[in-house]
Amino acid sequence: MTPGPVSAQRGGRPVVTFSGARLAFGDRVLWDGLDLAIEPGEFVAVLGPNGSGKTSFLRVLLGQYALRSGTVETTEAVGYIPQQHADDADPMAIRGRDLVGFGVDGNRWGLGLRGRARRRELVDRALDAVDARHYADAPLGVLSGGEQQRLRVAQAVVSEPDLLLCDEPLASLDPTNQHVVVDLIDRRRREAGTAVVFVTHEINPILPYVDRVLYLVGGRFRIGTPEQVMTTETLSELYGSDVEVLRVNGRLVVIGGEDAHHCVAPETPGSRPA
Ligand SMILES: Nc1ncnc2c1ncn2[C@@H]1O[C@H](COP(=O)(O)OP(=O)(O)OP(=O)(O)O)[C@@H](O)[C@H]1O
Repeated sequence: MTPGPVSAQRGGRPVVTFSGARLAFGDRVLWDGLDLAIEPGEFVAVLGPNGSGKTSFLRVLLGQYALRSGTVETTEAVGYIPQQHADDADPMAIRGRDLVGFGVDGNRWGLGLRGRARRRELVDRALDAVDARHYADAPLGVLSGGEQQRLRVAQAVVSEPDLLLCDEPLASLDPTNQHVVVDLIDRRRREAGTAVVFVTHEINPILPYVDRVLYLVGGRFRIGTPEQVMTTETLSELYGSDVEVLRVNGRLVVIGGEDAHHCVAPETPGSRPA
């Protein structure tokens, strides 16, 4: 289903380059010695148990957290899909169209007539890309989780980013809406070569799209293709305990490890494996 990274064809420079990067809060080291270049069009999944540093990784890319040592360089054109319900705005006071507009110009409303027309054109195009024009004038608060998440994708891509940062954008969506949202993100990647960094607890909904996994556990990490990282041997080594990775009907099931509860058994949505 995935066309894979387009970096080779585009010959583009990396949109993210970490060199010898270390992130720590006080004595707590989240990762150290991180060398990672993310190419245009690459889809990188960031996985790991609660508190392993996934959101902090995005915050470094957003320029909100400084590295303790090493360097990170990123493209300036960054789009961001936050966790659901992370918006500051009152959901009954803003419309979907307003949310998408914030992606064009933040909260600047003092645009001239020309600016307003251009803004509307960009917003309408982004709304069409996620098929949300028909509910864009309703208050955000009356929309379903899936509808809201489509608007957040539109907000993130309206500024034409080279890099799209996604913080658990599928959380609390049903499988159908998960598929719709991942597909919208992947379409942006395929059509515009936008690199995607996707933080998630559950790899299965995005597995067909993922080029590389960054797996964080307790101050350590592994980077590689899903086939390299999501193995019994690699995860057992990373967790420092017995972890078993099974492939069943194209889905990955991780048994053991601190995050075993994040994995949904195949064919039994909603169940909680041991
Ligand atoms: N600004 C900060 N100051 C101090 N500690 C922080 C700060 N931001 C994050 N941390 C700590 O760093 C660790 C990693 O947090 P982070 O939110 O990145 O984890 P996560 O992998 O996204 O977790 P979850 O899966 O629960 O969302 C946590 O222990 C958190 O308390």
